[in-house]
Amino acid sequence: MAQFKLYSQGDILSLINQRVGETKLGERVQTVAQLAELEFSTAKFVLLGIPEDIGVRANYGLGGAHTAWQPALKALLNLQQNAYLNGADILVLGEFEIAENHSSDVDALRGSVSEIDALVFPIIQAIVAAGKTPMVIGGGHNNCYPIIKGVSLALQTPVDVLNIDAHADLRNPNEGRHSGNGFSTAIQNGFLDQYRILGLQKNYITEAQQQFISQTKAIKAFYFDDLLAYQQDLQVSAEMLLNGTKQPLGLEIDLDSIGGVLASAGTPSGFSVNQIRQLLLQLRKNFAYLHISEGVYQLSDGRKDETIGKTIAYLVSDFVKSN
Ligand SMILES: N=CN[C@@H](CCC(=O)O)C(=O)O
Repeated sequence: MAQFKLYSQGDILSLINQRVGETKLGERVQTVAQLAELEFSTAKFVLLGIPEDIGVRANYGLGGAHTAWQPALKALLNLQQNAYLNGADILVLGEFEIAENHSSDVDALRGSVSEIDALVFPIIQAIVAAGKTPMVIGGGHNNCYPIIKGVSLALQTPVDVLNIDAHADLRNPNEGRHSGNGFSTAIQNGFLDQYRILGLQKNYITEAQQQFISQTKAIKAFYFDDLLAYQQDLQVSAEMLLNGTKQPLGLEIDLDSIGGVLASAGTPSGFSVNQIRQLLLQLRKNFAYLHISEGVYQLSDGRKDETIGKTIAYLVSDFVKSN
């Protein structure tokens, strides 16, 4: 159904607009010809894409999450190589080649998501076992599950996660895999321990999820509505929310938490890109991985976000600079 495509230097150079007298990040990033070479690379970070929207459509959402990876990669590779950001710190591994499933049958789509889970976790496990920090660009938020699983298996311990998200993604894990139950599935299978949600929106939390959160000691949420109501400082709120967490700690950014960014469940009211950039630059938690999900260049209804690539590239570059 799908395979992983390792990128060559040639694949990467074809995405760079080179200029005489300057060096783009993509001219310095590393690649490997096989996964086994990962452990010998000097790069700390390993970048990969999961261009799929099957998980979102399996959760009754609008398609298009498969369109963010290429513009994000291109924008990142065309940043300047300089004293602030060194391409050699990043190894661009490649992308999953996932055939589109055009079915509108939710059960069939959920079956495909389970197949994607099975493909993703071993690659993440190999990256982490090689001592590297995965940076994953999705794709639907369903992929948090195989990422958490891969990190957890590599490190042989459950993972803690900070999820910046308007939604809890704690829907019933027994109804079939989709973008709304990645964290509940990870908890159910023992791969996720402490779960923290920053920017959860009261308009989107179901009664059942709200009760589950209040009854579960390992889950805590900081509501976006409370940041607005009490004019709370975002960094202070994030630090408070992270009380009780430990390493390994993963970082998830669902782009539907940011106002005006195109996503299946995009919102006009959420964090700003600069608030999240500031948080990334301030937090310095030595995160075990980064996963940026749900961004869209073109939605299935035709809407486009011409700046999605830059939005994601800035977040990735901030993560590299501060992690
Ligand atoms: N990853 C997003 N999950 C949300 C989607 C909400 C929506 O499509 O409106 C959720 O299941 O709640």
